[in-house]
Amino acid sequence: MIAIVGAGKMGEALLAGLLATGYERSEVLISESVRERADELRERYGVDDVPATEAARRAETLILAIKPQDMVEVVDEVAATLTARHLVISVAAGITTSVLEKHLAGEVAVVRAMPNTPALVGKGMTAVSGGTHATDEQLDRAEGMLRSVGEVVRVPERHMDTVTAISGSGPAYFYFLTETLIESAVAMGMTRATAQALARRTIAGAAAMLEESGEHPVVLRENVTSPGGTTAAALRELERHGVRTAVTEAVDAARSRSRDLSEG
Ligand SMILES: NC(=O)C1=CN([C@@H]2O[C@H](COP(=O)(O)OP(=O)(O)OC[C@H]3O[C@@H](n4cnc5c(N)ncnc54)[C@H](O)[C@@H]3O)[C@@H](O)[C@H]2O)C=CC1
Ligand SMILES: O=C(O)[C@@H]1CCC=N1
Repeated sequence: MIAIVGAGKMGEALLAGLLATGYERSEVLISESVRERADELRERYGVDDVPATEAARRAETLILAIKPQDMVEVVDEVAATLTARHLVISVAAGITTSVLEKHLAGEVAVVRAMPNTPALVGKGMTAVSGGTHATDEQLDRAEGMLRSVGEVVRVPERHMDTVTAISGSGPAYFYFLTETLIESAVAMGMTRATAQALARRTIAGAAAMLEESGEHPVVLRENVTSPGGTTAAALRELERHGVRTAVTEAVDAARSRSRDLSEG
């Protein structure tokens, strides 16, 4: 039995992904403190919602998907119920396995994971690292579960804040770019529906090219850039406005914020 504690945006993405890829409703529980949200998810997915301590009693795998700031409080609440048979997977940004282990009695296995919301449609990217007591078998179990909602890589925990800044927050960067393309087209007089279709298909097509061709993005960008053409004119403006530096600094800010979150 798997319990997802905190069924917000990420908790739901994991829940939907797990159910869509072979987990039975009877194998997954949620624990969600906002009543309306719990009702909504119970209705949408047909899973049980139980208090966190009951989730810890009934499930051997606990996925903690609450805000980093709430993590210690919830871990303290369930700690007495957890035993060496449990596997705790935290998806919280910034919270280290050592912080979690400090609040868990005994030798409870902890895995820190950083998924992303495309897990909802089976296209997630998750990185995992194991805490002190997590065995290879438990890491394999966590990976197997998360692989059902996308790809999984194992990284040393020191890279987790970078992972958070790249693939955890990353979908938002591409949505921001897509939204900007839509608004630009609308400003030029195109209907919103057409603008959305153009932008959406373009980002999806570009992503598919990256995946399927296996080419470096520089090669793909060069293929779009005809000599003396429109793309070259656009890219010159992006460089003039320092977009490359802005992206680098945005990633740096996300990583710093992830580090700060471990301090509460
Ligand atoms: N949203 C994202 O793209 C990603 C989020 N994460 C991590 O996932 C965690 C959740 O983030 P979001 O889903 O974005 O936030 P959210 O605010 O949408 O979800 C948190 C949920 O936890 C519930 N909650 C709070 N205290 C609780 C408690 N004591 N017991 C049960 N439920 C409780 C809230 O009512 C809410 O529904 C964070 O730690 C975040 O760092 C990780 C990767 C990506
Ligand atoms: O914004 C956040 O803090 C979370 C972590 C990665 C994506 N969303």
